[in-house]
Amino acid sequence: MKWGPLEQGDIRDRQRLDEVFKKYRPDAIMHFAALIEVGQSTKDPVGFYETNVGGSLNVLSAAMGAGVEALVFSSTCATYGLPHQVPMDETHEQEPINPYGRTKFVIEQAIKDFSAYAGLRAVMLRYFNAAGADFQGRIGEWHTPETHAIPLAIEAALGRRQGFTVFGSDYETRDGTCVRDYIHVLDLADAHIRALEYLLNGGETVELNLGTGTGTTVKELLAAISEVSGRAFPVEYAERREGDSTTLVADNHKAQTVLGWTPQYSLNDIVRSAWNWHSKTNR
Ligand SMILES: O=c1ccn([C@@H]2O[C@H](COP(=O)(O)OP(=O)(O)O[C@H]3O[C@H](CO)[C@H](O)[C@H](O)[C@H]3O)[C@@H](O)[C@H]2O)c(=O)[nH]1
Repeated sequence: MKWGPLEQGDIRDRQRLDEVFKKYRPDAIMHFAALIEVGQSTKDPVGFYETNVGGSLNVLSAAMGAGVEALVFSSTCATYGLPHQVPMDETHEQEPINPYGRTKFVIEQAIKDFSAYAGLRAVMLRYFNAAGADFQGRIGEWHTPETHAIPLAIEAALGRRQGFTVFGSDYETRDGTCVRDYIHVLDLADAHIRALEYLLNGGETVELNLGTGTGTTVKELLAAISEVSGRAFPVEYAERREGDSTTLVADNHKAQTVLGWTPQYSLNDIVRSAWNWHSKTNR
């Protein structure tokens, strides 16, 4: 079997995946993720739709034509939009407020229709804020251009950027800044393996939140980064960023029940692993 990006992934999860594939048919399942990341979606909505919707439909139809019958899809909490209640469970209204969330919502609907009428079975994993790095420092988070809070703040702490700009301080939250549920990538990887096993054991189509259930404000995040790094860095406040929801925090009980999954890593683990990776990596 040829491995894609997972080749560089965490060894423990790679071994677990190998075991899953040995046990089951490797040709009838697949996983695909966002083809373009968030952050730029309001700047290039056409590109976003072409890639996330057009690209995903091409991949889906080719896969189904080739006999794929089970699928793990990387969806997002951005499909929820503004919070009607916190934490959000999977029955929360899906009213996305940015093109990124809307493209993912469209694909979720397509997958539901393909499940109802074309025999597909899928786990749609709604990631909250994927973050953190491999603890051995081998792989970490790196986007071009960088738009994500944790890498940007760490780069500010490392002196590679002038400082960090907080987008909005007048939200209705405990300190006026946005609340997010940061979830370690290793916890996400673990959930993916469990999702594959669920599908290979005949599991039906389901959508699952992947978050910790704990919300962190941008100010709290910056404090955690200063503490872990031992470095202060300049912080300035600006207008709200277009398309940002006030608060996105997961109710993860359904994932716990369906997959037997419980996140293992804390915000401190996320920041520590990310700090370690960025400090060692020259970009
Ligand atoms: O320079 C920055 C960058 C971010 N933020 C704030 O930090 C929080 C986190 O922002 P990120 O850009 O790191 O993450 P998002 O919440 O925008 O996006 C993440 O969550 C989305 C769902 O909302 C998608 O799933 C996406 O893939 C994932 O990266 C937000 O409140 C944002 O306003 C700042 O204040 N300044």
